[in-house]
Amino acid sequence: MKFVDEANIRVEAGDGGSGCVSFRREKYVPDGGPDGGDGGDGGSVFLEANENLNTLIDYRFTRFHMAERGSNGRGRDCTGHAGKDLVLQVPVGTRAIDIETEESLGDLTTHGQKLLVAKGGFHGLGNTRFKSSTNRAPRQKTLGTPGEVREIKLELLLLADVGLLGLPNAGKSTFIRSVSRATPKVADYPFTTLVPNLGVVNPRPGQSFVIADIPGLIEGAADGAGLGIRFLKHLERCRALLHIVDINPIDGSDPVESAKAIVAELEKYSPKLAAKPRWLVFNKIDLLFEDEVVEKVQRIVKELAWEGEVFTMSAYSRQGTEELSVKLLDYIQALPVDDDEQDGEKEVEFKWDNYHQGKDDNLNENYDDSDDLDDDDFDEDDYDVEVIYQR
Ligand SMILES: Nc1nc2c(ncn2[C@@H]2O[C@H](COP(=O)(O)OP(=O)(O)OP(=O)(O)O)[C@@H](O)[C@H]2O)c(=O)[nH]1
Ligand SMILES: [Mg+2]
Repeated sequence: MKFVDEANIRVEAGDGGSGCVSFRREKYVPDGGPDGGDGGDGGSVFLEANENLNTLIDYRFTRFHMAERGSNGRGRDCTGHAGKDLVLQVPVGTRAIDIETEESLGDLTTHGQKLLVAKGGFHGLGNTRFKSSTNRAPRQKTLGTPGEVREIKLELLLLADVGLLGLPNAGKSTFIRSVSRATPKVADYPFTTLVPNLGVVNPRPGQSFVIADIPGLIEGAADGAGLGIRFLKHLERCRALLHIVDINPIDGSDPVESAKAIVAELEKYSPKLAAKPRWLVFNKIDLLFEDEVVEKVQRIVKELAWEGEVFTMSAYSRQGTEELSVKLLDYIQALPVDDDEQDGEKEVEFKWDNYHQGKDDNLNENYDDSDDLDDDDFDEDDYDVEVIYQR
């Protein structure tokens, strides 16, 4: 299945049905009271996270999604049907962003979670609602309000605990192959990996974490070089990053310079991502003698002025990979549950949220009498309800 992690769609909620102006007419009841029903509410559009999906490709092909309109009210006090809601299935990890306002509507991070993205219109009121002691034959009604329309951007952010970062050919895919059952392609040319891969690492029975391998990053990626930095967004939800460095690059380039370049790109993309816990992992130690490794690692760490964790491994011969994955598991399990995902999230306001409030005070201001019934024979004095006025 093709991996697509971005799609722009348009969602349209249904309009509310309008109220109806009607009067009761029956044999022997020629001049009955008002009996126009209310309209039905318009259907809303929701997104629902579904763990069986892993791409947004369907939304590339179908861009418009509309919920049903509420039907109009009818005579004999019949209320119109509410429009059906539309529920769009999206992969877990999807984020919805309003394109116009650039505000985030929300993240769908657990299976079955639902998110309202366009609220249906509120129903109009029928003329029965306007009857009063002074107006026994109201010809007023209100129209349903329009459903919300939004252009939204869907963004799929993979949910992984650990993200891999590094130059092309550093051995990221080889590493994920050696510690999990994922089988991404490995080859000795840059940009072998074109889309992110996830692998489940199981260092101890019943205890696991998810690791994400993304395409390699090169200098200038923030300006579009190579595959750019668009895949970095998949690391946003990771709790730790592994910066994989090829200790013995075949092209003779200096690992210090390339490591610096990666960190610079990371900072350009997002200071928040750059501030995540990051471990330096030197790969391909099988190509050097042990004392050469120690010496080189010391030099690089010193030149980078790196003070964090340092590991060495050979993803190819699986030397040190087991140890690294156990350490990662312990580290992740010890981390307190991260709640900064919720930070800064505002309640998103939907258009008709407060529609009911204050409505009754000004019912009559809202009416529309453009299509009142044409009932010439209606005479208010003949109205068949006895009204007793208090003195
Ligand atoms: N000798 C040796 N070779 C390795 C090791 N790890 C990876 N390689 C080789 O390095 C090359 C690149 O490996 P990949 O795993 O495809 O590298 P990558 O970082 O995923 O590269 P991109 O997907 O292009 O970003 C392959 O030819 C691997 O066989 C290692 O530990 N030792
Ligand atoms: Mg790769």
